[in-house]
Amino acid sequence: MSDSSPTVPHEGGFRPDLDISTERGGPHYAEFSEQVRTLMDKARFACPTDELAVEAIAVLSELNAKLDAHLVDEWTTPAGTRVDLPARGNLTLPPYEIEEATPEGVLATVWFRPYHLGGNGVTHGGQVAVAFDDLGGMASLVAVNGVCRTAYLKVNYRSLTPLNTRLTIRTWVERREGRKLFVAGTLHDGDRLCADIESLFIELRPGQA
Ligand SMILES: CCCCC/C=C\C/C=C\C/C=C\C/C=C\CCCC(=O)SCCNC(=O)CCNC(=O)[C@H](O)C(C)(C)COP(=O)(O)OP(=O)(O)OC[C@H]1O[C@@H](n2cnc3c(N)ncnc32)[C@H](O)[C@@H]1OP(=O)(O)O
Repeated sequence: MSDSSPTVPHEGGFRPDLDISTERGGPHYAEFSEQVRTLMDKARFACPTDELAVEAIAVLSELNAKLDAHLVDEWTTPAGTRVDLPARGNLTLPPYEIEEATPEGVLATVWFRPYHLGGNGVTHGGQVAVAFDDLGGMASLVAVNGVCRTAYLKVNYRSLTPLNTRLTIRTWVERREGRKLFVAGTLHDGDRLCADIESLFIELRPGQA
């Protein structure tokens, strides 16, 4: 199925017993995922001849039709649940690798690819926010051992964020007031601060979507 409707009973919008697997999608899923990201890099910068565009349309539509026969729901798709892959295998996220995730905070390496271009050779600000949203969510999740949703996320862009560079991203719960988690974060290129955040995540009640 192509939407996110649940197929088995669950508690609210999230599964308390989410089945995390590093096997899902098979032994070549990592390379499949990498090829899709590479396709996006190429698509961002390619200016194909019309002949090549027509050829690409044929190849991609044939492949999309094959994949149509293998769609599953969001709880069983490898993308988002393959914790052994960058950004849990979620292709919509900038790739990152977790170095440390404890109740004290999350430390990760993130890198923005050519397809994350904003303009003039550097990363799109929205992509920086996506990285902070996911890793702010993770810092909250680890701190309270429960899923949280972003109420607000303010990004301060302090200097340009380069593409194709391994960057250090940190997120941590600075303060907690009941279900409210005030999360801070920083993104560094070496010693240089690229961005920081002020954000609020709300711990979901049991059964809450
Ligand atoms: C998702 C992962 C699934 C897969 C997992 C796989 C593997 C697991 C491993 C790792 C997972 C890692 C990371 C997590 C991943 C992703 C994180 C991304 C998270 C998101 O990307 S999520 C999408 C964007 N997000 C929304 O789509 C939210 C829409 N919204 C709502 O759903 C509600 O709005 C909600 C729930 C936020 C609150 O609603 P509610 O009814 O529960 O609570 P209520 O309104 O009572 O607010 C309680 C107190 O917060 C104050 N408050 C609320 N909002 C405020 C604001 N904006 N400013 C200032 N204060 C605010 C109130 O004033 C009150 O304060 P007080 O108690 O003091 O009066």
